[in-house]
Amino acid sequence: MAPPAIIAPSILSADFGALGKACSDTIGQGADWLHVDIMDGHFVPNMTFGAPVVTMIRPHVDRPKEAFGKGTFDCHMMIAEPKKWVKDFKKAGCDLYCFHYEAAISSTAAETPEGHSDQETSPKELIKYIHDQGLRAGIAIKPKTPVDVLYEILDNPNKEEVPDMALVMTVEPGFGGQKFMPDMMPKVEALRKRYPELNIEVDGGLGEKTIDTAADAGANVIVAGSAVFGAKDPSHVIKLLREAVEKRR
Ligand SMILES: O=C(CO)[C@@H](O)[C@H](O)COP(=O)(O)O
Repeated sequence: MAPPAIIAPSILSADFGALGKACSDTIGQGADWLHVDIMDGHFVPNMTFGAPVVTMIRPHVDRPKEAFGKGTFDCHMMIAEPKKWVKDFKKAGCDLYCFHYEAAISSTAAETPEGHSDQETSPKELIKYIHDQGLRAGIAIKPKTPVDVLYEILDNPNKEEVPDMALVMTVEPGFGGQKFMPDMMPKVEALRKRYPELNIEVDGGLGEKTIDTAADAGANVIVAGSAVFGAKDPSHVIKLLREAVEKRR
């Protein structure tokens, strides 16, 4: 059976002037996780914030009592140097560190004949490094990246090098409020078929009109920014997203 529904509002659409309160309110309205979008202006054409802001908002939400429990800070690292920030985000209160496959392979490509610098690492090495810091690891793919790049990573018999979650982007990363890309659903379907128990996250354009498509494909971790933070009744939207996923389990 597919894993349970997890609803993770993206705080990118929250009021940044009152972020701590927005985080605690959203958890109170029924969210499981908070999806924390970290953008560096290099990997994506937009910037948000770094570890100091995560440190400030963490006390507004109780730490999860178990892995993937309520209050998980799901940090989506849209950054060019994913290894560099693992320790800072661990210290700030991140629970799940989700890096982009594309960022990890471009740092591997920069490998020199002298060997790896501290920032050069393959996806599997980075996953192990994240696990070694006591964090859960996620791996994300952009819309143009084929899903089969994940198979070798997910099929690895060494569990320390295997991610705890795969994120299939359903918009080009960088901005909230974009249109959901239904043509990403074959990636989700392929992952669900091959890995029935994997946490599969979808992110971008999710809401009342698109959730059925994502849930039918097999996604169980649902990120929604504008649909939740722009709603008159966020609790209702969170409930609706959860029910759509649960109905298909
Ligand atoms: O990572 C991103 C954008 O890069 C997302 O997390 C968005 O913030 C989701 O926003 P909506 O599409 O739900 O408004």
